[in-house]
Amino acid sequence: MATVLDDIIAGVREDLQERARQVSLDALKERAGRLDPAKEVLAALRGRSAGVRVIAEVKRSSPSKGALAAIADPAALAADYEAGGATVVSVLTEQRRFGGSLQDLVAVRAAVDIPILRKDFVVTPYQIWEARAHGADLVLLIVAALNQDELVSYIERTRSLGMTPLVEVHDEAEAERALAAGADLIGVNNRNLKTLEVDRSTFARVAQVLPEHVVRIAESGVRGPHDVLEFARAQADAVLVGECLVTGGDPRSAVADLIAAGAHPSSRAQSAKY
Ligand SMILES: O=P(O)(O)OC[C@@H](O)[C@@H](O)c1c[nH]c2ccccc12
Repeated sequence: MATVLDDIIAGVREDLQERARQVSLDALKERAGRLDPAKEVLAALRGRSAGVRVIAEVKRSSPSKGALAAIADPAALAADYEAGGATVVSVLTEQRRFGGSLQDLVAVRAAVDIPILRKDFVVTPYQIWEARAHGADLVLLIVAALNQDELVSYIERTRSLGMTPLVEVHDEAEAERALAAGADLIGVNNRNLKTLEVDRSTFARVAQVLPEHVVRIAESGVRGPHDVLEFARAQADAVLVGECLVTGGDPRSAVADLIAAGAHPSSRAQSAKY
């Protein structure tokens, strides 16, 4: 039986064919060549000693919840995220289920100085070039959507373009595949993309198989500061948050509240002093 992920990817491939007809790979390469190089991000995301970092997402809708927020001005939202202290802005570019686009990526790139993540369902190298040509610094690679050869070569391709691959897993077997492929930034998605069910204990369980040097991100299901504290306790370096930021009304202070909740005791004591 086809899973939700299969359906999403089928749509992504159709949209991709259309874009590839309009913009050649050479044109993307030429466009990428005119941009500033991608920003380094790994060191900034390592938050286990100083406090959990926040990756804040521009997300209009989702297959599980439908419409979340209209987001007429993704650049303004991203600027609020940055002002609130986000380390990275994630931009969902998938159109059919998430309501995003590459134009959102370009708009966000122009609005913030922090690194930006292209969040999509990457199934061809063309999309990695697209990400760079539209200003991305990081690219999401979902293990469940790729075979091992593809995973290895897409990680290499992402790095060869100066970007950082964020490799997403949902269980221990996928985590082993990510590690074998050389991933050093791994996101554990608490949502199963095949069923869309969220289980917040996924991160703590799967993170146990990740070696110390790997930067680990807890993805999906953060409802507020309380959940960030839980992921901090489970040794997350960062959390990736969409829904609760786009539906909350004040994204800037919402990000700041999440960061405050994830501050480790040492840094919390310091900020209390001043
Ligand atoms: O809105 P949430 O529950 O805070 O989740 C954000 C993010 O983790 C989620 O959008 C996501 C994680 N991995 C993905 C892969 C594809 C699309 C979306 C996602």
